[in-house]
Amino acid sequence: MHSLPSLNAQDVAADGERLADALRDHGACWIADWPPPALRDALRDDLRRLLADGGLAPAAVGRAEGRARREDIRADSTCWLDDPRCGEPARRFLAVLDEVRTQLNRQLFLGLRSVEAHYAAYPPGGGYARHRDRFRDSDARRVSWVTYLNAGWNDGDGGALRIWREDGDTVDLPPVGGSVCFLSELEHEVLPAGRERLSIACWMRRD
Ligand SMILES: O=C(O)CCC(=O)C(=O)O
Ligand SMILES: [Fe+2]
Repeated sequence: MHSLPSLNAQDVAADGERLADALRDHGACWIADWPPPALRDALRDDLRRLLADGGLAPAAVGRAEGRARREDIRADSTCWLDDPRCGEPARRFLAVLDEVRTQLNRQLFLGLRSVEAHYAAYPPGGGYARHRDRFRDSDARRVSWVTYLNAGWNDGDGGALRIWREDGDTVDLPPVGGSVCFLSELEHEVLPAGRERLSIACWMRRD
């Protein structure tokens, strides 16, 4: 088992060089305490409000006519951050992440042209089976980014994100206290949690 390079909010606020280095050399990194607590708390409140109003929809798997709800594969419910029902924190978050996209382009020449993101809530016991974020018929998603909105997560709560690195080793990240960034071609899995698990899943795309 490996750990990942760990960055902090200053690294992200700077020029993106450390983030780019970590992605180039390791394919993934952890960003501790990002976004700053005030924005993270506002995002959690926004997500909780949407949940209470029935604003999240069960996620489906597959594309086009093969699209179906498969709770055994992924159990989360989602709401895209550009949905008008999302609040101002969601718009702020998208704007900040778009700056990160610009920095990554400058450093890595990835040709990232857009960002998409959704709130996600996994019910207790629900996970997301091993997968890649790049679709089989489209490689538009290049960089994946997940920001965790849980507060006070305990060791026994489960719900880690497991990433398979290129060398075949795995790394498990508890869903609390920051964000993870990884190349969308890497396989990963959400392990079931003993309690509700809140996050924002984002992708930087080439189209
Ligand atoms: O929430 C996570 O840790 C990862 C979610 C994920 O893999 C996805 O939404 O594609
Ligand atoms: Fe994923």
